[in-house]
Amino acid sequence: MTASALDQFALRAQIARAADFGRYVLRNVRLSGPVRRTGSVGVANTAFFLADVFVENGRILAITSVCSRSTEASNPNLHSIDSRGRVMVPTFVDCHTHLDKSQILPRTPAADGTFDGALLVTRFDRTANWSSIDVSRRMDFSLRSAFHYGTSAIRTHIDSQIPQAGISWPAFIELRQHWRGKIDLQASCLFPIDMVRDDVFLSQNAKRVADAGGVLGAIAYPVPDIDCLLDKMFRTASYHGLNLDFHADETADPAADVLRRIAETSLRSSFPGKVLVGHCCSLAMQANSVVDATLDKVATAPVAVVSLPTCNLYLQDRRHNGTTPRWRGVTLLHEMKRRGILVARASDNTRDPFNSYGDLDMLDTFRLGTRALHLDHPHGDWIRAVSATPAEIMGLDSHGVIAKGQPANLILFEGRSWSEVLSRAESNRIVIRNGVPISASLPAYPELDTLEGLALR
Ligand SMILES: O=c1cc[nH]c(=O)[nH]1
Repeated sequence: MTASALDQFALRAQIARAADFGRYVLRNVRLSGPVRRTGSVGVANTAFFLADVFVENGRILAITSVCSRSTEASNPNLHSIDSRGRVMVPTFVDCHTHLDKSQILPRTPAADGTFDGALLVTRFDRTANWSSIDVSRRMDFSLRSAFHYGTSAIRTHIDSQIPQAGISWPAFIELRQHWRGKIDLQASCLFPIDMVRDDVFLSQNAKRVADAGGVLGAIAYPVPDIDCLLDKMFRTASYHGLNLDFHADETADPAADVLRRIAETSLRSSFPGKVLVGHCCSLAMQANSVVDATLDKVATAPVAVVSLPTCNLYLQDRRHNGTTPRWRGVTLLHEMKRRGILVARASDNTRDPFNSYGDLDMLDTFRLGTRALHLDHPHGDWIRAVSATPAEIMGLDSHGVIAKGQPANLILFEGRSWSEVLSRAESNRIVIRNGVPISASLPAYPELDTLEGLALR
């Protein structure tokens, strides 16, 4: 164990003791402007500053800059803990995951790291193995990881073909209840957009989603009647008062232009809800003029975008001829953000045929995204892409910022700068929920061995 890990354990114990008294101050935490505010943040406000964070009965009572330290911070009756300049961020918000697929990798040896291969082998596994117990146990396993790492809200897609929808949605609803107060859960249905041609299928799914307080979603790609199918999705969402969430353009084919079509449909229909689109990989393969025209429409619609770097790096440009991938697969976040488009980053698939790796750790996603997309020099306010922005996209007021009156849902890293935070695993980060450090450990993989086909041989 490193000296800094020992230090971190001692700090956690101090905070836990102080939390027992209901009121304490964490002194000298390093905050950045973007984690404090709602709304857009000017470049000048992105720097770190040292602050004292006062916590009372699980909520943030006040935040004061060390430069204007109040006499209250030295009140001898207040439990005061010196964080010695560690970086603090709000708990993470993960707005695009596939909990229902997570952990199935050992059952899918035919997966070959391609998108088409993943679709095929997942379909076989779903049909053969996705009972209620199988889906619940795998989802719960992944949620325990996410909670451990400091995530407080998640949206998951749920494969909603018949009869799977009737199995997975009730399992999700039960888990959502079980996890209430720890992780706020949302779900979006998922099926290939061709299936929307069947009116009965669409209206059954929309009703199920509406009853469950979920989001209407589909995987959209350029079939000949795509505009008509998108119109149907938007009309149905309007009718049921639902938000929309699409997978789109998860391909290197520059002809894939569904992001633009989604924005056009939104504008055409004056859609009143929120629209989120994931992936949008093909944008990076298109001519600048095409990109500009698309992104102008996306900004006007407005449509939010979530980038999934872990999955895109894994699936895109996969070659089976012994050659190396030549492009990154990720979408154009800089260009989007410049136009004021809401952009988030999320975990996506974890240990399934769409991505062999991952453990729902949003720090890992933040780190990989920073490197793959050059979201540094400066780091600016990109931390919002895993906190405030996905919270806004998901309509969650009490997540994603560190602000007076908010629940004290915080992560205290060992690192004192973005470079320090992003250079190590930060496996000893202190996750504070409602003012109290959690002690939940990661679930152990052998737990999964008791599920059909998941035992390692
Ligand atoms: O990336 C993707 C696309 C479709 N389905 C998934 O689970 N992941």
